[in-house]
Order: sequence, then structure tokens, then C-alpha cells
Amino acid sequence: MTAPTAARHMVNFITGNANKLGEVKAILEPAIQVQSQTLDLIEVQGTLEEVTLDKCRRAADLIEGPVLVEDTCLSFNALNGLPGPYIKWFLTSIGLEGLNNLLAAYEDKSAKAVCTFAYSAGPGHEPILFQGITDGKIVPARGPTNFGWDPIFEYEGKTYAEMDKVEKNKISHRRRALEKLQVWFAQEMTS
Ligand SMILES: O=c1[nH]c(=O)c2ncn([C@@H]3O[C@H](COP(=O)(O)OP(=O)(O)OP(=O)(O)O)[C@@H](O)[C@H]3O)c2[nH]1
Ligand SMILES: [Mg+2]
Repeated sequence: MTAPTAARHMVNFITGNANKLGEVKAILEPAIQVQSQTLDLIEVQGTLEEVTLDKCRRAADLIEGPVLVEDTCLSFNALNGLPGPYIKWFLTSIGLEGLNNLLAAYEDKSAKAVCTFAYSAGPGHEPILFQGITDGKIVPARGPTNFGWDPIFEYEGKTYAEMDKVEKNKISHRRRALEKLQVWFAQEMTS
């Protein structure tokens, strides 16, 4: 499938999350320019893939053009992957300490940060998924609290919040997903 010409060097990232947008720009630009629009998209229940595909189709229909969306999961291995795509609700409801408490009864504190981007060339075009996973563990909060659950997700001895942006963007779930998107975009440009 060939993407429309306008989408070859530019994506329209639909998100309400300024921190996500900042990281996506830092990783993709200047090779791929990122413009952004905020839409209040209803998010369905289901697997991460189902949630992201549905979000992408809705965004493409509303924008009537090419879109990129992303959904982030935080999955606790001891809880068979929960909170997963529902992490936003959990974080809002019980906070960082509450998320730690969910694992109090379990020895296994390991978790996966999972980022799934979906790109659609427009309404009626089936979205393409790009997923990245970073394995870490859940710890009591350390570091600045300006982005979601960054302070409780530890990777190789540091929480995401303790890393500067450059460091996080080298190893993050978002970076790993965007590397796949970059490869796909590069192929589209030469095809
Ligand atoms: O500490 C964090 N480090 C990250 O790297 C990260 N990425 C996302 N999040 C949070 O996890 C939930 C995902 O929900 P989510 O994917 O639906 O995002 P959202 O609703 O904020 O934006 P969007 O859906 O408009 O794009 C939201 O609470 C986000 O704030 C992160 N927290
Ligand atoms: Mg959301």
C-alpha cells in the first residue's frame, strides 16, 4: 500500500497528551515532521490492538485524511497484563501509590510498557500498527511527576522519571515503536 504524497514526510498525530507529542517530535523530527490535532476520541474496551485500531479509524473519519494515533499500556505481569490499556483510568483513580499497592500481594513486580501506534492513510484505509515494548518493574515513585506513571516504571536501575528526555527516548516503548514506523516510512518513500 502506498501512502499519499503529503504523508511521506509529515504525519498528523492525533493526541490530547502534550508529553506524548513532545517525545514523538523529539524522536521523529526532522526526518518526519509531526503536526498535531487534539480530538476527544472515545476509547473502546478490548485488547491494546483493538483499542488502537478503533481509535485510528475514528480519527481518520473525523479528520477525513491521514492520521497517526498512539495508545499506551502499562501491563503488570503478576496481573496477567492489567491495567494494560486501562492504565489512564487506574492512574487517575488510585495514583502512583495505589498502582504500587496493586502488586503488594505479589513477589513479581515486573511490568511491560507497551506503545502501539496506528497509521491510517485516511477513511476506509485499514490502519497499520507499530508496537514497541520496554520491560521494567514497578517501584515506589522516584523522580519528577510531570508525566503519568514515569516515576514508578524502573528500567535498568532508573525510573523513566529519573532519566532525562534524551535517555528515556533512547530506550522507551515509544522509541521502539517509532523505530518500526521510521523503517516503514523510509520504505514508502522509496517505493
Ligand atoms: O509515565 C508515562 N510515561 C509514558 O511514556 C506514557 N505514555 C502514556 N502515558 C500515560 O498512560 C496513559 C495512556 O493512555 P492513552 O494512551 O489513552 O493516552 P492519553 O489519553 O493521555 O492520550 P491520547 O489517547 O489522546 O493520545 C495516560 O495516562 C498517559 O498519560 C505515559 N505515562
Ligand atoms: Mg487516550
